[in-house]
Amino acid sequence: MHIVTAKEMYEIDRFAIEKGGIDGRILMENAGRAIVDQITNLVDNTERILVLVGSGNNGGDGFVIARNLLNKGYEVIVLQLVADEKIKGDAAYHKQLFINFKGKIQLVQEVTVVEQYLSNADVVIDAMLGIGISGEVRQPFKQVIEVVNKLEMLTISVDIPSGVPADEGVANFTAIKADYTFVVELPKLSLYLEYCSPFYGQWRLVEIGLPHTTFSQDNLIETWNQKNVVETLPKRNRYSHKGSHGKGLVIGGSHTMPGSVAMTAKAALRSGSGLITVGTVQEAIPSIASYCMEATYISFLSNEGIITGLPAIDFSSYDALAIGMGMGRSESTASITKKVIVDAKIPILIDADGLQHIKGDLPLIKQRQHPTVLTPHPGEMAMLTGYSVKEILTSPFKVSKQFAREHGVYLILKGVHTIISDPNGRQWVNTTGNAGLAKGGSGDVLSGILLSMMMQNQSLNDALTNGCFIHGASADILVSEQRSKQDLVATDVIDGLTSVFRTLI
Ligand SMILES: NC(=O)C1=CN([C@@H]2O[C@H](COP(=O)(O)OP(=O)(O)OC[C@H]3O[C@@H](n4cnc5c(N)ncnc54)[C@H](OP(=O)(O)O)[C@@H]3O)[C@@H](O)[C@H]2O)[C@H](O)CC1
Ligand SMILES: [K+]
Repeated sequence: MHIVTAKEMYEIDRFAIEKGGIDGRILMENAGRAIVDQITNLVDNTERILVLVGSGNNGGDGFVIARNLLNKGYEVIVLQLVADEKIKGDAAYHKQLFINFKGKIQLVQEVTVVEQYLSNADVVIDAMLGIGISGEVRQPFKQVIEVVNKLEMLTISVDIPSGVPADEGVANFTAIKADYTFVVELPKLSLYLEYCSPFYGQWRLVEIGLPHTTFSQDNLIETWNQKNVVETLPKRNRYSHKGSHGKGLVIGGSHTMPGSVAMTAKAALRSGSGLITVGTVQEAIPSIASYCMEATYISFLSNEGIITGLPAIDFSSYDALAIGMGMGRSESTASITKKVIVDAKIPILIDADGLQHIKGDLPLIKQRQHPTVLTPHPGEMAMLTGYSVKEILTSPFKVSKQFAREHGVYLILKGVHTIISDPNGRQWVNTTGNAGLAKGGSGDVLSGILLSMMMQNQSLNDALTNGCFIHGASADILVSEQRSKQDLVATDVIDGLTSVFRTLI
């Protein structure tokens, strides 16, 4: 599903009205009614409802909601926080309908009075500001937002919690902390920003009759969900053999970090790879092999447990390779990483210490004729780009798209909402995963799943989005059935792959 910026949402809206011929007042009615259907599942009609409305169409939705709740027997009061003349167009039309239906509207701008009304209500519907907000929230909204948040009553936001920007790029704002948000038609970008999404509380989309088209050539961002995976994940052919599902190479590990490559290799095998070879230091091989008996091993030259030399490897005999996990950050591992990037004429995934090593040599990656996949977390992304972590988290879509285009890479920016960007600037947001994944080893497991997907005869975009989905889905299934976010560890996520593939295939 397409994720929209405010500008794109307005374009879709304008298209529906101007070209499609639908009246904006009908869209507003549809929005309000769809949200009332949701509210009636949450609130029973003995509860007193206060609807806070502002000057724009978000407030217009608020009038429709108030009228439809009134019709259903709820006790409803609308607090209008702006002067009468500010309410225009479709919103004014629906305000008049609410009045015609004997609805009660109080024009209030002093926060103390708003507080009195709030203390006599059970539920607040927030229809103050929608996607039309620009700049810092002005008064009286700022104070009203603070009071609503302080009271901690059931708060339901219309389209977007008032004050939350629709788009990325705004780090500091005052906004309603909603318990529920009913998002009009399409998800807004801020739903997938980790500093904005908590404000939405639980959220759901409501359909109002707009087409799901996009007019943007430059901002193609989509969610990737189970339906997409089921449609694109290759089915295993009965007549296939181990060579048909990819022969992958994993380079990394050290005496003190053998687990990383062990988990990458095991995850790759559990995700369908035909053959996996691990290239690592001699002393780590016995422990890795005892965990991952299905892999084969190449012993690399080492000193004090760190890889120091690359043996002669015919990279062309592999379908893809992953490098960097648990490798350490010595001069020798840096030069080996660069040599592999230049010599291996196959798709490469670079993670962890490998990312540190390429920082000064990004042109080498751009020169590659074969795909390169980078999998940084925000800290590594900051290291690669020179932006601060805060800047990256404030504009993760923009920063990743820019980087992927500039360096010709597939970029997976890991996080609560992992963003996958391709070299053309297309982007997807993964929809699975939970806080249980915020543990050491998660990234190594993801690298293994991605390596496997990269070899499974699907487009690289599908491979990477599917890999991220599967990784998060494993954690989700485990947390819902047998583990908790507390005790989930990376190797569980490998074991959980069984449940994911059993439900997907
Ligand atoms: N197709 C759709 O998506 C539909 C959406 N609907 C709803 O409409 C809103 C968007 O409506 P819009 O009128 O464009 O915007 P807002 O409701 O957010 O209000 C904008 C007005 O708010 C004032 N404003 C702007 N910035 C600030 C600020 N920082 N502080 C305070 N006030 C602010 C400003 O008015 P002024 O007169 O005070 O300047 C803006 O004009 C969308 O979110 C949906 O809920 C439709 O109902 C159905 C179709
Ligand atoms: K709102």
